[in-house]
Amino acid sequence: MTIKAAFKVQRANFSLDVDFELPAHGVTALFGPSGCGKTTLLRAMAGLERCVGHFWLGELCWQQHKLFVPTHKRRLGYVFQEASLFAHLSVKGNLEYGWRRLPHAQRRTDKEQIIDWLGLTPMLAQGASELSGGQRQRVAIGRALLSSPELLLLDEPLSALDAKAKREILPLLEHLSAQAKVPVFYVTHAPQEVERLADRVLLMEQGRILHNDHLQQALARPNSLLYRDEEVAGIISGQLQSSLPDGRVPFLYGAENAPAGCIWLTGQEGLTFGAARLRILASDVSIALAPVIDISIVNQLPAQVLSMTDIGQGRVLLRLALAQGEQIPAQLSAYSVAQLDLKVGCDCYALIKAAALLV
Ligand SMILES: Nc1ncnc2c1ncn2[C@@H]1O[C@H](COP(=O)(O)OP(=O)(O)OP(=O)(O)O)[C@@H](O)[C@H]1O
Repeated sequence: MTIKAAFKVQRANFSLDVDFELPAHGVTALFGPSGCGKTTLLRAMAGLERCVGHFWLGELCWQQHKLFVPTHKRRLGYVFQEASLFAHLSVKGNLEYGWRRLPHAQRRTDKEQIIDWLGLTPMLAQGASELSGGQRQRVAIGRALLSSPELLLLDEPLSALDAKAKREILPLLEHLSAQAKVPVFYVTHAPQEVERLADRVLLMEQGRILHNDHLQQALARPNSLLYRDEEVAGIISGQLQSSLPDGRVPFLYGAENAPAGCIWLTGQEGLTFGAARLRILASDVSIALAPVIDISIVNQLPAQVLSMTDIGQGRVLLRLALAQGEQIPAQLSAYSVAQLDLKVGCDCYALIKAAALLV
């Protein structure tokens, strides 16, 4: 099932002109500089911008030629930067607002499970006006999900929260796609949120979509907007296992039922086992042409050079493919690249000096 969308919005000093197609599942991050049109695109999907275009969610059509399904008839959940809860209702009342109005047959989400997942059980009786920003946002997400939407739109849901509240909500959002069971569009300015939550990325600039990528492709672009202020990093999904008596923690990457390999991590407080994403900085990866013995680096993974890009100042950014196609970047000096005679297609070993779990 795919989402097919095209919108043209014309304003005095801004025009949005997008046309894209992507799978109708998982989390798609909308990423780009301020004013590039991310919110306008969400609004167009929600039917809040009356504009030229079309919008298909699989077989379901919300806009095409003269057909325009008004917002209130679109089954969608919309979460804004600041949760707009009904102040006169309790948490329970807010959560059940859309859910109660749905015929039983259309209720596709498990109410208890969502309340539990978002940690809202202890505050169900509280008034919405008594909640902290983070709690309000959790209620807003729960309310959107309980309305059993066909599409979930989140517009910078964490941007108004302090660091502590962000730390509490981000791990919850990792399960958003599984809980929502519908496509999610997630607007953010934070590369860390893209790395952690997104399956796909729509990179936007000046009202246009520059790239419609898998997360890995988005991270693989040497001059990606995702790295404008940061170092290039790669993300690997896998399963965190329990630690060994010597303190090492195995992270099995690749398919859950047939892992492709293991990256060893050092134990740290508060690790939760199970599905996780690992962040590897390009500058923490070195290359060897053969396995190296007598070295302190324990992670030496067979890899193949997919691409090499000169990024200036005598540095080269390599994109490496690991066993099952997982990709990581490596940043080397041009001198080392020449010394090792590295070329696209070369087999090599990626020596990973450090990797951090996204917690
Ligand atoms: N109601 C409006 N009337 C006229 N122009 C608007 C309106 N809303 C937004 N704009 C303009 O449209 C452009 C795109 O705005 P939009 O809010 O979609 O960008 P954005 O990428 O979401 O920005 P940010 O990341 O800062 O939230 C901007 O130039 C903005 O000033």
